[in-house]
Amino acid sequence: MTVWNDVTVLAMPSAIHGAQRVVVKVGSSLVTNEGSGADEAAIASWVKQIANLRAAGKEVILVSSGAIAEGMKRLNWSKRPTHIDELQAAAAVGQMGLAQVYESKFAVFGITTAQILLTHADLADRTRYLNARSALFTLLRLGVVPIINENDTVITDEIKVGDNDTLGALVANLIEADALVILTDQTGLFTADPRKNPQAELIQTAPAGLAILEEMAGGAGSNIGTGGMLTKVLAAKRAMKSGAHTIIASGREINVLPRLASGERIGTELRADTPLLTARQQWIADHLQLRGKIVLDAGAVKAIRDNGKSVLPIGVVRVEGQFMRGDVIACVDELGKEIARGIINYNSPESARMAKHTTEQIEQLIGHMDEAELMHRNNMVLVSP
Ligand SMILES: Nc1ncnc2c1ncn2[C@@H]1O[C@H](COP(=O)(O)OP(=O)(O)O)[C@@H](O)[C@H]1O
Ligand SMILES: N[C@@H](CCC(=O)OP(=O)(O)O)C(=O)O
Repeated sequence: MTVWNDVTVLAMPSAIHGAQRVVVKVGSSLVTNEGSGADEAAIASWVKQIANLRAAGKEVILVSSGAIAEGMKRLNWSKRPTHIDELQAAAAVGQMGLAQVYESKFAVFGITTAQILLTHADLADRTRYLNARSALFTLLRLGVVPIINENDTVITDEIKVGDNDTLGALVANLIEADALVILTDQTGLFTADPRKNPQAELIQTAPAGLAILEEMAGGAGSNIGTGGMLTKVLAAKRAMKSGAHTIIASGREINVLPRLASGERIGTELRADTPLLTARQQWIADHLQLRGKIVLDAGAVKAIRDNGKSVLPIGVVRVEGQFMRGDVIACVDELGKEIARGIINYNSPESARMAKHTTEQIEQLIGHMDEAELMHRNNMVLVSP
């Protein structure tokens, strides 16, 4: 008896059936036909399917990989470069090609497209996050299909999302999508990498966030894709936080999107069954890179995790990193395990000075007191174990 493939769920229509707003992500190996250049026929087929969903009244946002693979093709590079500047150059060249193909294929259906290139920094800054969100909502209202990729040409490791499965989930969170469909080169998530283990079985449905899924998912099986199945499973866990269900299916399956929309079950459905975070908590949870850490003693960990309390200076053992008031930082236990993350009310030197002291001593220690808490409960999210 497995904890997935729940027969009651399998008897229900797919999660896309009732979804109003859907993020569709297509991976590099699919878009570029294993690296041999933008696969115009395949792209035309997904575009037609998206036009079909639009005609059925759904809003669709596309996240497309393939810029680096397409750039390599255009530059006649047979091996993926390792230097960041060459990867950035390939992405810049390839993105032009992708945009051209998508625009021309959508034009056949009279659909206008918009290109949006994002970095993690765009989503980590509250103002830029809200700007991206309102621009996307406006585009959807105007009937445009936004086509998103990571802005690979300007990224460094610090501002990198790193893979488009994660980017797709961040976009699903950003616009509160009902579903994230990840189209890839396998028919779904298997109990092990099917390229290596022919006995592997397809998981048809499971709750997103189920820990065992992360053990089953391996890295990319080809040298074209980036994250493999693990980033897809983690993306489903992330998408779940804003209530989006995730489907992992083959992009080569005929008419996969309209068939899913009609309720048919194809590939793997990872369901979002957990309570939703508020929009503000969602933004906090979306941070991939945090500015610093506060290390909490056991009493503070218990108060935060089990009793829903704010972080007070008295429970802080140590402060790590350089941060400003308003930055998102991690709260970790004394073994370094992340317990929660949230918006800090004091900068790092002030936080360090008030560690292990009572709230009454704050003013005396740093010369002023803005808030009694170092991190308020309303500005925090617990990190699931
Ligand atoms: N448990 C698994 N189930 C299915 N595929 C897996 C699994 N573990 C690893 N993989 C590999 O993940 C690959 C898909 O990821 P990736 O190459 O990054 O695709 P994409 O470019 O679509 O993001 C598959 O081709 C497969 O070899
Ligand atoms: N942004 C990169 C793709 C990164 C990526 O995640 O690729 P993939 O794992 O194939 O979806 C590009 O356009 O080449």
